[in-house]
Amino acid sequence: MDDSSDGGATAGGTKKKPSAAAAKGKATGKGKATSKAVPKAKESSLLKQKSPAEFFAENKNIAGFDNPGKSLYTTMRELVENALDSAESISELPDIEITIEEITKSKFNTMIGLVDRERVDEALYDDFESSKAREKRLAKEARFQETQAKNSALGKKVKDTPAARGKGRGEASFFRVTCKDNGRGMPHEDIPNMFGRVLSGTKYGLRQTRGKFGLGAKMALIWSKMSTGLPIDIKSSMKGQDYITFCRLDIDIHKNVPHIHLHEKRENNDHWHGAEIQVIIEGNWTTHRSRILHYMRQMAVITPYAQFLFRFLSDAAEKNLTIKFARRTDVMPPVPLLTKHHPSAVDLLLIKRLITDTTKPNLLQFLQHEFVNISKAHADRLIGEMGPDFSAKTTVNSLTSQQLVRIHQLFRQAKFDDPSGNCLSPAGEYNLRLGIIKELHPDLVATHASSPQVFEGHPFIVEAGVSIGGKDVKQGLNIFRFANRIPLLFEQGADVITRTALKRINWSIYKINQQQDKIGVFVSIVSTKIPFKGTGKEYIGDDITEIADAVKVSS
Ligand SMILES: Nc1ncnc2c1ncn2[C@@H]1O[C@H](COP(=O)(O)OP(=O)(O)OP(=O)(O)O)[C@@H](O)[C@H]1O
Repeated sequence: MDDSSDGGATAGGTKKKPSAAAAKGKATGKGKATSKAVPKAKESSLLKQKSPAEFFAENKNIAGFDNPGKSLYTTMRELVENALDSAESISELPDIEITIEEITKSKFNTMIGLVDRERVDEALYDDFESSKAREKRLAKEARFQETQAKNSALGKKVKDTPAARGKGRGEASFFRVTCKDNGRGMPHEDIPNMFGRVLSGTKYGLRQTRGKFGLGAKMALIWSKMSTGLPIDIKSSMKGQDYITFCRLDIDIHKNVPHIHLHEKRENNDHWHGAEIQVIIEGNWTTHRSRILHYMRQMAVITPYAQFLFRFLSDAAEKNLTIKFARRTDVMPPVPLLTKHHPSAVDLLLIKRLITDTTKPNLLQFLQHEFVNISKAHADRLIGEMGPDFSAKTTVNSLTSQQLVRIHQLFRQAKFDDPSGNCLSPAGEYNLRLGIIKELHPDLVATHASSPQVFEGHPFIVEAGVSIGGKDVKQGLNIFRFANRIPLLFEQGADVITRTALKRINWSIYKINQQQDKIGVFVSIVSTKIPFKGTGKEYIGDDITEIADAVKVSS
């Protein structure tokens, strides 16, 4: 209620005439009576909320979508990694087709029904060059060419011309990225959430997978929404299904929910199973062509049992590219197994979640069944150690917050056997060696696999290979990094593998010349938890001693 309206109503409801002093106070804003009468400033909360989709749209660089070129690269790799996870989850030898089709601006405009328009006021544009500036640039280029010609005649290194490095922001280029696999496919009803709700996926359990965050495919869609405004197309069928799901959707960024344009079932006469994802985004092939091709080659090294068909299509025929990375073996690593948590790797929040999700009513059964490496006898001893407030029959739902802290503290201090590496699926020395030989044709190759080791309660295995010589291998160290069998191409300098190869290995002991020999170093780490720095999954930090030591020993 507005204070000024009650004008000093009495208990009896009759209105008192305001005194002269009060009236004065009201006018000047002084005195107790008047302060009550002044209207209060409306309290409006400053608190705002952001949906996860909004957060990642605003911070897309942390998911590997730094600029158009990198976004093209990341989109392609997210789709390829999902395709591999999917085929391997049903023990199907992966057969994956990736197509990146360049779409000219004019084609893009036709696609979205926008009429092309000629520039009228040239000076408005970023790439506008006055005639004076043009003269200056051409003169500079001529001088540069002259020096280049001299250098080339003297056998010196020749640099790119300044013009080739590009100027201004240039025009946007658009690409249709399509990835088709022969994997598991997705349930019809789940597809909208899998692609239209950030932080949703099927890979959150404790299992070695390439995917981890429930983010990659959604980021590709968010980027398409940000750069072209176009939805994503998904085609999918699961083994034995007599229909194919067709789904077209985009994402409501503010609500973090899918916005479905089409979601229907069509006949599956060819008994096809798998998925085909298509997205149209802005990208930059010129700057990221080489990264994309390196990624494919490295993926072929670590996945020699897969077949990849990579195509780049453009109206400019000379840019077109078709590369087939053929399958060289039918030996596939085993499907990684879902495992339970190790007691020393859980925090208080996770213990609470496990209690909410468990089907085991009492403490003894809970400890025995929800964790690895706790037998019945061990669980009994642990409960005894917790104190008189705990018994084997204590119902887990009755545990107080203090009791949960007690369990957590005991988990951190007690000794448990290391988790076994049986749930992991390394490439295998045979596959790693085969992959290296098939893609690099070296003169010599040696491989090694470590036994399973542990960091923070998570098992991991390091496999390594070293090659000498080969095709398309430059002099010096050529480092190939893999984590859960995905190639890592960015942030090389800070990565544990690069640092180990460069600083902690004395190559001369092995009579290898680090500067002159063509050395290939291949290190693959698999684990139920890869400690990536950032959601872009680009590098593993150098700060986990167990991993750093194991990488050194294996290399
Ligand atoms: N080609 C595919 N075949 C089958 N399922 C798929 C495919 N692509 C995506 N999915 C499903 O969609 C889910 C979400 O994929 P998304 O790429 O967003 O996240 P993720 O792979 O789980 O994790 P990350 O963000 O680490 O890549 C996956 O967990 C998977 O269940």
